[in-house]
Amino acid sequence: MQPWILGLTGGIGSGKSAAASHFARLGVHQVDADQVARWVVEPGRPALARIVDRFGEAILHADGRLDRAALRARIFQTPEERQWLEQLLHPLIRTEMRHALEQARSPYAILVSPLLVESEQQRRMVERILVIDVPEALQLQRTMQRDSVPEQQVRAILQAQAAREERLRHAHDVLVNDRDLAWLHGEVERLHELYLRLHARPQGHSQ
Ligand SMILES: CC(C)(COP(=O)(O)OP(=O)(O)OC[C@H]1O[C@@H](n2cnc3c(N)ncnc32)[C@H](O)[C@@H]1O)[C@@H](O)C(=O)NCCC(=O)NCCS
Ligand SMILES: Nc1ncnc2c1ncn2[C@@H]1O[C@H](COP(=O)(O)OP(=O)(O)OP(=O)(O)O)[C@@H](O)[C@H]1O
Repeated sequence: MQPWILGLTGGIGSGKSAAASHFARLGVHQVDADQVARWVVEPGRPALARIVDRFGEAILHADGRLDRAALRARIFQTPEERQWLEQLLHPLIRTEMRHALEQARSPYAILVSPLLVESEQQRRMVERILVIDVPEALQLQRTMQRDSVPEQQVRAILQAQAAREERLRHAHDVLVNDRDLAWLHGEVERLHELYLRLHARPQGHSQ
């Protein structure tokens, strides 16, 4: 039987990956939109050629791989460039994600995506939404520490994402990630117990 799908979302640097990796330790199968987004632009894939047509060879590293920092700078500076890239990549990403979710065999599976609330098509792929929520100041601080990117670029990425209130409007569950990692892990374990109970099917009563 196919497992039900939990959507795990949150803004940049909210702690999606940190939460997701703890769910993985608990044995929950997951598909990560950011990882899929990397896969569809691997060298030799058609989407990478389209990106080079649009942005020129300078968007590649010397070894032919996509220069992600360069593309990030371009698309978050110019909304039309971002929309163009999303129109190219999002259908490919969705197809790969659907396929990967079909392989899931845990009691439930997780789709980790930063743009779940923004994309109606992605929302339709999940049955329940968990939002990882943090105050914006902490989001900025953690992202800048992790990625060494300028504050102005993180702010531009935040601008391209749903506002915190909008994301919370779609949430069935909210994990406020404003304490340490031990707290985050404890909350993940509590939610995992809930998710196992929620969709537990009665057993042994077939007639
Ligand atoms: C711009 C790119 C090359 C930057 O790559 P980089 O390795 O630096 O970042 P990574 O892919 O790990 O994304 C980091 C975070 O940036 C944010 N982000 C990425 N793309 C977008 C977007 N289109 N809109 C808003 N936020 C985004 C998310 O919070 C994401 O978790 C890359 O993010 C990309 O290809 N984006 C377009 C595809 C996309 O929309 N991916 C999001 C998942 S569907
Ligand atoms: N509770 C926490 N305490 C301390 N650091 C944390 C906590 N949660 C996450 N972090 C750190 O904050 C940074 C951002 O977290 P993470 O990478 O999980 O966010 P994300 O939502 O997956 O980001 P992105 O959207 O960019 O992929 C990481 O360096 C992570 O280790």
